[in-house]
Amino acid sequence: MLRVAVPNKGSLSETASQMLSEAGYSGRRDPKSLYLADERNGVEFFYLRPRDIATYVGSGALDVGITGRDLLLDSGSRALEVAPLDFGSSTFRFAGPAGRFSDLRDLEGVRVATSYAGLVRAFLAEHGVTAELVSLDGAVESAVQLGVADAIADVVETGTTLRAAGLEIFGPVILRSTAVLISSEAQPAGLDVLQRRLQGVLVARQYVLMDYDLPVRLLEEATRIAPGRESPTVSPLHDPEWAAVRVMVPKSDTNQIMDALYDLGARAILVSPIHAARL
Ligand SMILES: Nc1ncnc2c1ncn2[C@@H]1O[C@H](COP(=O)(O)OP(=O)(O)OP(=O)(O)O)[C@@H](O)[C@H]1O
Ligand SMILES: O=P(O)(O)OC[C@H]1O[C@H](OP(=O)(O)OP(=O)(O)O)[C@H](O)[C@@H]1O
Ligand SMILES: [Mg+2]
Repeated sequence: MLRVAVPNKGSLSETASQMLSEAGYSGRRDPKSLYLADERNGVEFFYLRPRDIATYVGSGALDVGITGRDLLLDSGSRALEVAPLDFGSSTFRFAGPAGRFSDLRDLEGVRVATSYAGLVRAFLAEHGVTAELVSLDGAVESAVQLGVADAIADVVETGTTLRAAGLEIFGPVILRSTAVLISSEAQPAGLDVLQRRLQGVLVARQYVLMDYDLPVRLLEEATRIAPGRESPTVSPLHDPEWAAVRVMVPKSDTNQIMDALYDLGARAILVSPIHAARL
């Protein structure tokens, strides 16, 4: 059985469980359960703190896991990043009182609060800056107002939490993070199936199917507008001068592509969702 670590709480937990459910795996009924055996799919799920997942997987106690790239790097674990999962995206940034800092060098000798000490220590060392790290568990944005630090380094998504604390971002991007699939070694048995299933969920979320009718002579030009993953499926229509075309397109581009195909001469353009995919 493949042993999989899943976040039991926090920002990544709900979406990770939802993705696994869409990928056909059983989910826990009780949000407090820490373990679930999905015999039918040959997988055991261990619900763990996202911060601990890289440690379990890196040690080989578990085969694969879902966690944040920032948490993986912060842990210093040997676990490998297998694939991004397209949720839980954020940047990891320095911030300080508005106007006080403008450059990474300004951190020399000051106190920086963070709950990602490993990540920040490595970044500062790489850039030759010596600062005093203040390790906190969370709600790091309050550390400056409360006087335990001069600056912070933390996860930023919309920036709302920073602004509310009177802080502003400065210096380089420390890291661009996202939820990732990680593994204990290059290819544990069973990882390929899990990875294909999760990729299928991402494709189903990111793409739609577009069907349209088109004069055959315009096929080449239409294919340039919507090339599909490999190539569009083209079926004959009763009228030999027309063809029916089916193609996958990125969901976010749907309306631009429909407009361009219509302008070209396509008609009966229909869009439908993809429920599951295996590419
Ligand atoms: N606002 C956010 N937007 C996107 N990703 C986020 C956000 N907050 C945290 N994350 C990501 O979630 C992961 C942190 O997991 P964690 O369980 O600590 O989440 P959390 O929301 O901080 O939980 P908690 O604060 O309840 O402990 C990291 O990979 C981090 O980048
Ligand atoms: O840029 P924003 O959209 O405001 O989001 C970023 C905030 O979200 C997370 O906080 P969380 O709620 O997880 O609390 P925590 O700091 O205690 O982990 C993160 O630690 C930041 O504080
Ligand atoms: Mg948090």
